[in-house]
Amino acid sequence: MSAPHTPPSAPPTHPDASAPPGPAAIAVRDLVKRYGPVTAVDGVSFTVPRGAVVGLLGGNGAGKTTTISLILGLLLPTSGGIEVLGHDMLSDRFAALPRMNFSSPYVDLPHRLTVRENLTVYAHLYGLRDIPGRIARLAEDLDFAHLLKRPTGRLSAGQKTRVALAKALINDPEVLMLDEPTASLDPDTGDRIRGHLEAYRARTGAAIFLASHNMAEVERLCDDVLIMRRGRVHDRGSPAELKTRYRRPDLEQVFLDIARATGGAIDESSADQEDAHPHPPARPEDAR
Ligand SMILES: Nc1ncnc2c1ncn2[C@@H]1O[C@H](COP(=O)(O)OP(=O)(O)OP(=O)(O)O)[C@@H](O)[C@H]1O
Repeated sequence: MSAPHTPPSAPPTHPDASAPPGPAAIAVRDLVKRYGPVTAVDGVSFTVPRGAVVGLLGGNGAGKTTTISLILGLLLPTSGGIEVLGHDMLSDRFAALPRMNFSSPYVDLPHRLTVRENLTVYAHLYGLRDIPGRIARLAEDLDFAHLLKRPTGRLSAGQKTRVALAKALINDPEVLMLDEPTASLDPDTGDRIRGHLEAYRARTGAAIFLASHNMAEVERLCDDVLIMRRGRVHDRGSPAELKTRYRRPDLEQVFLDIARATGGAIDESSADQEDAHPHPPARPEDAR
């Protein structure tokens, strides 16, 4: 296995001087996940300061979902360390889990339960009080009060996404992990959900770790962005820093520069590709 790969122009970590004292929301060190010959995550290290919104970008198969699943403890790493709010997720995850939550299009809520039943089950799992009030507020905020009595399996993709987000917010998590939070939402609903996430962060000071293919969303929400390629962190910086570094007007162009500089191979994990790891471009003119 080759060493973790961070270009010289990108800071290896981004501790935020304005972050509240105490352990980072998420601290990942030399994380590796192999599936047989496929190295899905290949020596990734980063921190998410408390209160920060950090985006995770990368092409299909770059390792984003695997990284999120490892942090959540849904997958065991091949090697490396993960701490959430100072708790080791391999030995002490039950100390962290009540303070975190997630939504992912790959994890369905039970289909036969109604939306209200599903949210009630999760609220009980977290030992919450005033469950009806909590569900009513989330349903109002995320605009699904009219769906509370419906079986969850009969919702549209966009409706399921909003309910999954409500499940992710039910315990007011300090660390919120979101995999494609607005992927199936229409532009109006997506915009309102992004506004809701901004308001949630402002109200609670939660850290949000967000994987997305929506560059405008990442630019709007994120203080800092990690760009993954073939299981590694290829570059990192605030949206403004990345745009300056690549001399591009928006993140979409930055992403395309990286993809095209690497022969369109920003995607895919590092299996059988050790000979195809050109040094990433520090500047856009190197990329063309
Ligand atoms: N269970 C598995 N068994 C074998 N390989 C897997 C498994 N899950 C993921 N992979 C591989 O690991 C790599 C990373 O996959 P991952 O789902 O993390 O990518 P991603 O960045 O989330 O992609 P996408 O944007 O398409 O969702 C891919 O090459 C994928 O094929």
